[in-house]
Amino acid sequence: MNVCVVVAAAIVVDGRLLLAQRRRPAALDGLWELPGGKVEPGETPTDALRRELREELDIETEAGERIGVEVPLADGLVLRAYLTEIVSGIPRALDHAAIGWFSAAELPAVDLVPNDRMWLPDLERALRAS
Ligand SMILES: Nc1nc2c([nH]c(=O)n2[C@H]2C[C@H](O)[C@@H](COP(=O)(O)OP(=O)(O)OP(=O)(O)O)O2)c(=O)[nH]1
Repeated sequence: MNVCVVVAAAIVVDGRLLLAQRRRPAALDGLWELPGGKVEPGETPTDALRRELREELDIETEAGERIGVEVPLADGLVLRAYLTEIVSGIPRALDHAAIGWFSAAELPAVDLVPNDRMWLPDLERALRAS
């Protein structure tokens, strides 16, 4: 089975992390995630991230270093996060229910999708270092 990669962006601006609130599937409705999506055939992971962020948030971005461990998901998917910079644009929710900006102190109380909880210490560290 081919492993399909899901890429997700950790975007930190002024000490706050951008999170996006999912609408679907029902099990994840209302939960917050790092924006991103599946790498499509022929794409590199960072190309996919750039495309997803353009489609979902209307921003141009540049992926940097990986952050956190790679998380195995169901159905042969693996989830991977990258620290990502906004090159241009102001993020707005084109596909999600909402976007929000969260400080390190606020992050533990956010209803994150379960798979992303593993990244909490890494995300808090990145926020405190910013
Ligand atoms: N984008 C994103 N997906 C995540 C995160 N955590 C997590 O478990 N997932 C899961 C949810 C989905 O099963 C899968 C990615 O789905 P998606 O719906 O974002 O991807 P996509 O836009 O390419 O999907 P599709 O609707 O075109 O099938 O990864 C996360 O932080 N960001």
